[in-house]
Amino acid sequence: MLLEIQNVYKSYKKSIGMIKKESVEIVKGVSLRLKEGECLGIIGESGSGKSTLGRLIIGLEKVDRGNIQIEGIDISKLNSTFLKKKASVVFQDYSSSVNPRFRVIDILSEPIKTFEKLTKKHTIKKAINLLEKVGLAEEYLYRYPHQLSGGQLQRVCIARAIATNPKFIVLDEAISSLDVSVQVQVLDLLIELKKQMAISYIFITHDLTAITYICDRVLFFKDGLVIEEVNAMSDLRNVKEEYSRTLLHAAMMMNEREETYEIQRIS
Ligand SMILES: Nc1ncnc2c1ncn2[C@@H]1O[C@H](COP(=O)(O)OP(=O)(O)OP(=O)(O)O)[C@@H](O)[C@H]1O
Repeated sequence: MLLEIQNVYKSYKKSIGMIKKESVEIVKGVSLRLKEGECLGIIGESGSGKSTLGRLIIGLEKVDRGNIQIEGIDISKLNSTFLKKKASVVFQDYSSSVNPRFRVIDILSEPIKTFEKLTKKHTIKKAINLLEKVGLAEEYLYRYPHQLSGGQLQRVCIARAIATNPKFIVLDEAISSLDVSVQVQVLDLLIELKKQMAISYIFITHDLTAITYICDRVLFFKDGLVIEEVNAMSDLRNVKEEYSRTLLHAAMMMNEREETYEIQRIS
């Protein structure tokens, strides 16, 4: 199994008044599996703990209990460089996830240099190749983040995420800040990269429409727990939990209103 999460818990300390601190459990015993080449959607309301789970998966934070294994190895036993080679992340806030003083070539050189000893010429060649993969021309190589549109900058973030040839990418609300038409373009790009590079995705969102567009399976996340799992997108209409039905209904209403991109795999 590419990724296996078993009974994972995570809490944070929350201030109560001026002095006291109390531990609040955010992730409350989550288990999931991600297969090779699969896109697993995680949907849930704001504050349900989706991003916390995402940070645990890529090793940005440590679990309190339970374990996370990538290809059968507990991530607590992997060094951070090795972990970065296996898993990348793309966040919602593309502008703060890059250094504003770095040009695109610098942003892309960072992960390349971590894993490969390349000459400057070959690093540039690889960066151009990465830009091509995400649909950006070579001319963008020497631009600064503020000289790019949101969609272009998120493409650069995706190029950075695939630079290490990872096994999977955690996409945490990766399209939520983009205009709807640009969202579709980025989703199409992700689908294409998944095919080309055999990458898996964990697609974290509160937008079920996007999930139906790109995911193979979906987990409904509520209050730190997976409350329902849909293993075939054609079964989405048959969700049992009221919470899942509410999210489904909201997505369909939005879809009808905007008529932008259809819920493709719901028949
Ligand atoms: N480092 C932290 N320290 C303390 N509390 C935190 C920390 N990170 C997250 N939390 C709290 O954990 C809860 C879950 O946050 P999280 O970002 O994981 O939810 P989410 O489902 O991703 O929400 P959203 O969809 O709004 O991003 C929130 O109440 C948040 O305030």
